[in-house]
Amino acid sequence: MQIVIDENMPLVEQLFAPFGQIRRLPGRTMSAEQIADADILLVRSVTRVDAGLLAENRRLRFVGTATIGTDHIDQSLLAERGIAFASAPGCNRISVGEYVVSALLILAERYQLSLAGMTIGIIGAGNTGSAVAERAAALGMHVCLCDPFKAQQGDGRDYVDYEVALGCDVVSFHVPLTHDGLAPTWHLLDAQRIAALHPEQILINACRGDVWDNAALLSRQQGAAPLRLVMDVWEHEPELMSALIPHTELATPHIAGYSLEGKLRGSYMLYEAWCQLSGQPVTVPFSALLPPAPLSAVSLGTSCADAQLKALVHLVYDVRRDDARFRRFYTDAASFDWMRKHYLERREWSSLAVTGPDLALLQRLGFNVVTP
Ligand SMILES: NC(=O)C1=CN([C@@H]2O[C@H](COP(=O)(O)OP(=O)(O)OC[C@H]3O[C@@H](n4cnc5c(N)ncnc54)[C@H](O)[C@@H]3O)[C@@H](O)[C@H]2O)C=CC1
Ligand SMILES: O=C(O)C(=O)[C@H](O)COP(=O)(O)O
Repeated sequence: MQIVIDENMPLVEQLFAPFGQIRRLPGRTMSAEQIADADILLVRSVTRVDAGLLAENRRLRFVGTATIGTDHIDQSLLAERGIAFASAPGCNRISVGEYVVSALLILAERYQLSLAGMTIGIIGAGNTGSAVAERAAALGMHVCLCDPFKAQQGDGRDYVDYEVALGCDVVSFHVPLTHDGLAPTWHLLDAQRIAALHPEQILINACRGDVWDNAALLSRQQGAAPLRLVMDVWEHEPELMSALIPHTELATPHIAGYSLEGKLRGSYMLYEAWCQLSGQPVTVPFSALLPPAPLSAVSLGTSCADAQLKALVHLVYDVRRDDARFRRFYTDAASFDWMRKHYLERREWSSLAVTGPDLALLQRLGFNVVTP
């Protein structure tokens, strides 16, 4: 069997080598000729899997995307052609949650804000939105969830309307990119709403760039009352409206979900899906993939105060690291992809074992709290 895999999926040989010959390709430029003989195709979000890409292939059995988002996949076409499909729902939800918390701690320090008691509107209360909500609540923030679909299903949580969520001190977006249906998300944050926002509001986009109207945002930022923006995703990636970058508080190249654990979970979920489809046993445990973390244990002498919390969070991952690299190295589309391909290793908080008294907050945030 021929297995074509995006070159940015780490350690995937350990999972798929037993099933056939692996060929690695750059995801952004994958072509119909290159995948003509593939039986299995494993991609990330930069490969559009559509009629054009599949035009010369008559043998594909399985397409997997090691991502949460699926807007790059023509799933109807795959179904029509009898090609099995799997994505990786929730794989990097923790990574996105930790990115947002790191960003909030940075802005709280920058503007002398106390997060406890502030309101946060979460637009899209699925895997990543819920990961943010749980962590924000642990920090004492008042969480307002906005998700018309979940509100309709009734899952026991309280929901607010979009306009109410947009009035919160912080508004964090976690929706899929959709162009139709009951509540399409393309330009969900449009020119009119951007104009109505309050200058001290913090706006975070760690879902898809096209959910915000970037041109309207730029004109707001160039005016007298700019917003506090945290942008991980950009309209028309990898061709960004680069004039926006200096007007952001934090800017990163679509890496909110790029913890090593998040990436590996994505690949592993595809491995499990393929094993199930092909009737083969899952023989590699997830734990066999994870290397030891560079920093794996700390011991606190006293209970965890605000300053220690911030230090511990940023000991493991600090968004400023990626923001600094982005501002320094972003020049064009190629540099955007280069930074993503050569992303510095980043671990999740669970990789750090913390001992000490009174660590309930760290536990709620997802650190590996060890009772002595
Ligand atoms: N920046 C990054 O690295 C990452 C970005 N993402 C993006 O984030 C998106 C969300 O991820 P998950 O939370 O895991 O997806 P999910 O499918 O678990 O949750 C999305 C939620 O958004 C809701 N929703 C849909 N339209 C809405 C609307 N108009 N208003 C409010 N809510 C709406 C849905 O009902 C659903 O509950 C993904 O589709 C992906 O595009 C995901 C992971 C990493
Ligand atoms: O999971 C998603 O959805 C994401 O946005 C990914 O984290 C993006 O990573 P790439 O697929 O573009 O490497």
